[in-house]
Amino acid sequence: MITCSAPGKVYLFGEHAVVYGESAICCAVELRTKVHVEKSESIIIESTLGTTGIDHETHPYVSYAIEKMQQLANIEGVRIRIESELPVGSGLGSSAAVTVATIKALDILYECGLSLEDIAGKAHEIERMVQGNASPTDTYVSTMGGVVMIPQRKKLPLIECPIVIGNTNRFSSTKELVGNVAKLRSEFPEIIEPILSDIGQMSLLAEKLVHENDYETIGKLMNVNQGLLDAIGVGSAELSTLVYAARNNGAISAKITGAGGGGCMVALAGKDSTSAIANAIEDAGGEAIITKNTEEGVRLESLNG
Ligand SMILES: Nc1ncnc2c1ncn2[C@@H]1O[C@H](COP(=O)(O)OP(=O)(O)O)[C@@H](O)[C@H]1O
Ligand SMILES: C[C@@](O)(CCOP(=O)(O)O)CC(=O)O
Ligand SMILES: [Mg+2]
Repeated sequence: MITCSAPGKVYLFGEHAVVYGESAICCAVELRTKVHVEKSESIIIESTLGTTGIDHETHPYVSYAIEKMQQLANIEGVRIRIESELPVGSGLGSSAAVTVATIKALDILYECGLSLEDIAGKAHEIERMVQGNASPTDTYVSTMGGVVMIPQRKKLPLIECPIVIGNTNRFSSTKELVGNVAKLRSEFPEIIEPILSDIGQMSLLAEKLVHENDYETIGKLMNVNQGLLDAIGVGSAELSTLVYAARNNGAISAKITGAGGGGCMVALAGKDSTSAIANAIEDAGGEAIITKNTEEGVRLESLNG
């Protein structure tokens, strides 16, 4: 049995705007999805969402990953078991992590010899198929790890301050939120396109600030980015409550991460403020997760279980 894992991510800048080619900065975080694969009589996919065969309703990402790998290998029967530390439909890139880890595990089991670039590319095609429109960000960062600038595919230094995530525990579908933004953009292109472009400009400004470890200025810009995410309609009362709970308790910055609607916000923690921020998020009704960014992308965990 082969086990591979891939990380989730948080966006410092640029979700949604990156779908339209603007720049984004995204960090892999130490929360991973593990995928175990072994040859079997038929195709079986097991996760907290259920046990199915190829099933584009219950397991769209994993089903498309199997079908994509069937173009390279003779995959007749395989059992795939998924375990994840990432809340599903939460803005932490659970869809990318499960897709990337599945492709890598099947790549090893069937000796396909894919490169990391191949894995990221195939996983991006799958996110596009399921979401309708998807940037390469989540799949790239989950494959490569680290702090990544997209679409430049440039690695930046790791962020040296603690990251606190606040989960509203409200499921949100990336496909739906990306669709809502597309609709708003086509209704008001002259208003929405400049907002998306401003978000991209913030990522470009922040690139230099990440190199300089200037988290105070990065934080100011992240808070502006939060305002613009609200402007394009991906905020919610629960997310705003957690954002202000974090900011009022020592966070340098706090904003939505990922698709929004529900799901998670992310805060950069100021000096010694990590537990105060986490407590404030919990008191405000959210679930706090203290984490760090990581250079580790997709990896083989074990060749025997
Ligand atoms: N542990 C998992 N097992 C099976 N499928 C998963 C798992 N995690 C995520 N997925 C798939 O990803 C979808 C959520 O992806 P998405 O809407 O992009 O949200 P996010 O990537 O922000 O968590 C789920 O509906 C499911 O299809
Ligand atoms: C909204 C978006 O920018 C990020 C979505 O991230 P997540 O699936 O919510 O983790 C979409 C994309 O980049 O494909
Ligand atoms: Mg996703």
